[in-house]
Amino acid sequence: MQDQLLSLRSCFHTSYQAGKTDQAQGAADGQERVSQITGDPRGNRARRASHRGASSSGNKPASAAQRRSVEQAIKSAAAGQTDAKRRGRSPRRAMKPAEETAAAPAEAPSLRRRRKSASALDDGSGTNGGVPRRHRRSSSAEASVVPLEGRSSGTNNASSRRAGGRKQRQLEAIAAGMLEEEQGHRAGTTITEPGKKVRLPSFQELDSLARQRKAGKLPHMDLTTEEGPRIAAHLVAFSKSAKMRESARALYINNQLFPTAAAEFSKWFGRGMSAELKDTLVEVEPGQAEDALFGLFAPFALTTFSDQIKKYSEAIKMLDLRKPHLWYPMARALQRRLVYHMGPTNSGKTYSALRAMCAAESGLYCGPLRLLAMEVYDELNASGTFCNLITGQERKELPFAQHTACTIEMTNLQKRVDVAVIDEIQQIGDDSRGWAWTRALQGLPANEIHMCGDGSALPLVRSLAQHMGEELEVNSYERFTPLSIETVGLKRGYLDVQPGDCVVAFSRRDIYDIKQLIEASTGQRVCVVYGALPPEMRRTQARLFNDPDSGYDVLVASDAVGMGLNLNIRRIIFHTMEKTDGNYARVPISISQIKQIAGRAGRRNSVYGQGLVTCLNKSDITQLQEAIATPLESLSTPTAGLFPEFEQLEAFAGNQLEHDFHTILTRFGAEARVDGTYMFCKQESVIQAARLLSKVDGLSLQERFWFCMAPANLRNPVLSAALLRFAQKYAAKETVAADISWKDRVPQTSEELCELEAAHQVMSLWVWLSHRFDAEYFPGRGRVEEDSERVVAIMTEGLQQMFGPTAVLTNPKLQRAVCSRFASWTNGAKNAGEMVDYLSPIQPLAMGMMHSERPLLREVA
Ligand SMILES: Nc1ncnc2c1ncn2[C@@H]1O[C@H](COP(=O)(O)OP(=O)(O)OP(=O)(O)O)[C@@H](O)[C@H]1O
Repeated sequence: MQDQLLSLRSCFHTSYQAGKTDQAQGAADGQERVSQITGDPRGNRARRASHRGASSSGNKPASAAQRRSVEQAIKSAAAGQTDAKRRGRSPRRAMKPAEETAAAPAEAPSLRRRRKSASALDDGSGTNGGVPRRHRRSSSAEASVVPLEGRSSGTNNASSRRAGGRKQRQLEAIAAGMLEEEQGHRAGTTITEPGKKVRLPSFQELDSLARQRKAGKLPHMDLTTEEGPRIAAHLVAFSKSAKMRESARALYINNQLFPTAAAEFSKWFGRGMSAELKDTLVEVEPGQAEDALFGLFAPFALTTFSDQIKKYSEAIKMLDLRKPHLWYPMARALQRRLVYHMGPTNSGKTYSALRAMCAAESGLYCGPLRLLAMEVYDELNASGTFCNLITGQERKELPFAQHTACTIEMTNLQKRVDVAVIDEIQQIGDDSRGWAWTRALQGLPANEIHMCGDGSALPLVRSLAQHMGEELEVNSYERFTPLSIETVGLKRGYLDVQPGDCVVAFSRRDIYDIKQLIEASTGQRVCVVYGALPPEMRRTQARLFNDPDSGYDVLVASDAVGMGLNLNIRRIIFHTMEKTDGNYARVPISISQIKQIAGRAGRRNSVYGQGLVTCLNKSDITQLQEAIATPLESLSTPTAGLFPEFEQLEAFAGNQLEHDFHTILTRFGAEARVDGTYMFCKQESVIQAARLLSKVDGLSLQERFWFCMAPANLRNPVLSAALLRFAQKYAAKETVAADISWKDRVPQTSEELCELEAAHQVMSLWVWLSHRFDAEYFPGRGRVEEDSERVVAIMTEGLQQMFGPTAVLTNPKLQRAVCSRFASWTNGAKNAGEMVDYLSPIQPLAMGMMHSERPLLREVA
């Protein structure tokens, strides 16, 4: 038993130590991390793994300190045996096992809270990759499983063998040390009561009694009606103790295993009970014996559940996401120059970074939005620098082009470039997309990396640079034009809107209502920009607004206006200072977002010499003032996002064989180990997609992964139905036709426009998938792209025509209902009755409302 215990402890020590050594070794060995993003062919070897087998779960493993203290407890408990032997303890009375009462209820693994999948700014460029070919679907032998540990501890290279030798020596040293300690007759674990110390017997002593009783060689111990429940209460308290659960995790006994292990421990403990032990436990209160019991529980569990523990400890190694910079040996081999262009919006930082990129022989621009990548692509080509465009949905490659504009998720880490630009670096802290910035910053094989962003990410980037051993140069910028706050708000509400104004609202419905209200009541024409509009349309709308001769003077936009578009805005007007989060709760807009949006006013090269910012409601002005006054430097981005590569998930999935992909993803997220500089990105949209597709059989893990990573807002039933349909067709080895129904006519209402938006998003999803799977299964991309262009054209036309004259609204009650709804948006009107004066110009709006709010109006009327 002692040998068995020792070997398990040694195994625990070794795997824990080796985890640290191997990851560092992985980079030194030059084994490149295979990216699921960049489409490396290795990543495309679809393995149709059958995932059946053992399960494990739990929370993050405990820290090294916890592990050390737990090891100490085990050692102490084991050492206690000799004291007991010397004192000649022996069982005196038989006991009835207390197991019936001691089992703890199984606890569900903790699941991460769901949140909104993609921000309004995320245009869903998503990820890239190669084509998981059908003929590879069954070739599990060539699957590219390159888990971190596997890569670094491979047997076919010298350094790994050296590391193996080192580990062996470590192992022997640890084993020898532990043996020595155990033989050293040291004091056992104690229960401490005020003024009293009690010693428990050793594991071996208890085990020996338990074995003899099990074999019928010794009688069971009788307990009185008082003693039985008292001892059972100790075991119940132990099995329910969060602290014990936490300590058990240090030994790779996870949350799933712990209740079973605790129940078995109770049975074993009951069998091994000595009279002295019984007396001890009866004397102390339940809960006071926890630590001492753990000293017995640990060796019991390590020996009884060795297989599960070993399996889990191996799975844990794949979850080690510490030191991610070592995943990119190609970048680490270069001494890269890092430049941080730091400044507020409209300070010229992107301009400077792009100049450096254009001047270089080869360059890569990595932006947060498709729209931004398109802008750079157009600008560079227009200025004579050939440039490619790579986004989730587009691959436009020009012969001889040495420059590329891409979305950040598409960053190719395999290709050397002279100068790379990473735009909006502060997004590295975004809790769902931040991983893409971390990956680009750490993995880009570029001689120079120019980052643009506000100062909030500077300390974080500085520490990442330190980890990578690279110098960071900081160039600071000031705003070109002043930004002033108009503290009075809009006295007469939207009746006060002037040319050059941009109203920022946070829901599609509000955007269209405000557009109608302004158009109807002021006669000015209004452009709109929001995340769900195709990027081409956002650009067209921005151009119309910027063009003084277009007839469009006002812009109503979502927070999508905060990034990427060059707009000639005179004044930003915040419609509200709150938005709805992913759980439909109203949350205040963040300070950095307020600053980012407000900073859009008064752009250099526009006709306005200064920027103005205000709110519709005067009551919001204080919040605006506070946000603008907050220095960017004080808004620190604390952690950089991380997300596993496909290979890590795949290797982890191999240890989680019983489970669906969404469970694997959830568990990976819950159990991944990251150090304090990083956070594991939330991937609700991916998990949501995995749930949706869980009933679709016949997809390999790689294929399933791609379908789940596809950019689709699954809160929209049209999109989720489309994703499911595409996956089912593909899994059934059928051609995946786009099959998107849409009416080829100019939309007349915002509802019709909304239908076309959804149709366009489905087309976009299909195109995204078609770039990742065999053309054989996704044929006719050209036709879908043509349809998509046609949809954009009629949507654009519809936007221009929409909300023309409509019938007169005659019902006075309805008039008042409409007026009440918009009274707060038209502050000049004191009450709903007065608003009726404005009714004539807002009739079209009222009609729109009649359509969209029929239930409300019916109630009023
Ligand atoms: N040196 C310059 N000469 C001419 N125009 C410039 C110069 N620097 C910047 N600009 C122009 O000023 C505007 C703002 O510059 P830029 O987009 O680089 O600012 P930014 O700080 O990156 O702002 P944002 O964060 O809002 O993107 C752009 O229209 C840009 O073309």
